[in-house]
Amino acid sequence: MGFIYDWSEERLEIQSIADDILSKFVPSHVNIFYCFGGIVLTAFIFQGASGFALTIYYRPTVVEAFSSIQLILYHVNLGWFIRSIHRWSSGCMVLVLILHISRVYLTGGFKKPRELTWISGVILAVATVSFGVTGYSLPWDQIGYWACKIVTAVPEALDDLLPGAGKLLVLTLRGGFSVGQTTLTRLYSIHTFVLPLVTLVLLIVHFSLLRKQGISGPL
Ligand code: HEM
Ligand code: HEM
Repeated sequence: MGFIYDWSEERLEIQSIADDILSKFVPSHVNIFYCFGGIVLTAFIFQGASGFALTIYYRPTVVEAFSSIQLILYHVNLGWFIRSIHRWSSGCMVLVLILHISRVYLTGGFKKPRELTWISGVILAVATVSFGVTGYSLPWDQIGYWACKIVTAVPEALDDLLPGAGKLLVLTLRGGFSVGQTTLTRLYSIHTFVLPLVTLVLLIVHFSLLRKQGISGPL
């Protein structure tokens, strides 16, 4: 055992990492409300794992999306369970995120020097909502289809301010004049590739800042 410890210590200096972690203590003013951030992270990990499992059977085409969901629900082993985890945990993530933002706001956790943590959080909140909006239409059922039609039409209102800009944005979101296969492909690639990547980078920033500055003081 000692040999393995000495061997890895000489190469990786793991002891200094352990010392760093073990030398930090949780201040006494930290209570249960400071757990919300960790719960959001847990929900996100559940989302990543269950979402990855869903990609194995889900088919992002307008013809097959809905029937692939039926397949997941009624034929794939534990498919109903994995899909339910994805659905329920997405709701929990948004709910606890609101609680986390409220805790940070009410305890003044956003004040100097934690402005950058707050800003990275704001972008994380936008990413989380975008996950919800893009995921909602993926089953391509009636509610998902019409939600997509409405949501992608919203930027058209920009035309009143900047003529042409709104239409261009709608075209970019939909990949055409109407909602169709190009739209579903975009939603799928944003939901399963772009947003997970953006969120991971932001989480690294959020947690590095937390690690560097520690938790904010008592009220
Ligand atoms: C995916 C979303 C997010 C995750 C996983 C996350 C995670 C965390 C964790 C684990 C903490 C440590 C303390 C605690 O849990 O209360 C924290 C602190 C913090 N978070 Fe978040 N967070 C997220 C989103 C946000 C959002 C949306 C905001 C603000 C708009 C935000 C602002 C902050 C700030 C300012 C702190 C430092 C608070 C202090 O030192 O008291 N976070 N976050
Ligand atoms: C991180 C990686 C993720 C992957 C790979 C992923 C993958 C998927 C897939 C393949 C679907 C279609 C299957 C279905 O509709 O049941 C889906 C749906 C969905 N996703 Fe995700 N997802 C991820 C993260 C998230 C996150 C973080 C949220 C929310 C905050 C979310 C919210 C949703 C919602 C609301 C649906 C619709 C669920 C339903 O119709 O029952 N996803 N996701």
